[in-house]
Amino acid sequence: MNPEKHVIMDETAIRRALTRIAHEILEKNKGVDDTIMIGIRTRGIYLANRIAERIRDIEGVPMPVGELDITSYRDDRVRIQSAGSASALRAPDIQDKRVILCDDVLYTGRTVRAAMDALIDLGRPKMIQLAVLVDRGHRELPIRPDYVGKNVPTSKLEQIEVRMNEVDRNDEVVIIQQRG
Ligand SMILES: O=P(O)(O)OC[C@H]1O[C@H](OP(=O)(O)OP(=O)(O)O)[C@H](O)[C@@H]1O
Ligand SMILES: O=c1cc[nH]c(=O)[nH]1
Repeated sequence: MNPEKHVIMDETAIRRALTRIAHEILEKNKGVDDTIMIGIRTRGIYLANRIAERIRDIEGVPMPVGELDITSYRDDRVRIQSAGSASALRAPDIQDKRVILCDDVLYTGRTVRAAMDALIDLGRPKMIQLAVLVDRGHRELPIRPDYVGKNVPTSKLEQIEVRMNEVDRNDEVVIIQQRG
């Protein structure tokens, strides 16, 4: 049977959610001094870039962005790189910085756990906060986001797909339900 798909966020909803998150980051941290956004590959990088761009527009200050590839830190795949491998992070120094990790979907929390491991191997951030576009629940680790675009209660049989212009044909979030 073909899966059933529903759009739960369109381009406008995504744009508004990212603008709100940018304001929330500024309000919670009273600005963005010593702050760096780090996107988790793949779509987390584009989200980090978009939020950083809004922060620059609102505050008129620089907002550095880095990229994290956590492939070698996952606990469900064979570790193929040594810890602290330079290829894991492309970013300015994170030592004593406030790091805002960005990802598209938060589910079990294992990706974020791996991202925190990768970061801490490379320095000691002053603080790590987490921004996600969609929190779909079903956490397997004690991880919670500081900034959420949309909370989407899901069944484990459903799948959330985030599509972004930078790599997909359009901007949207869809929920996919396998028909019985
Ligand atoms: O909380 P978790 O259970 O770890 O799930 C969330 C992760 O799953 C997806 O990544 P995926 O591994 O599918 O790779 P992708 O980003 O390349 O799609 C998504 O982009 C998140 O990073
Ligand atoms: O539904 C899910 C679960 C994990 N990662 C996703 O991108 N979607």
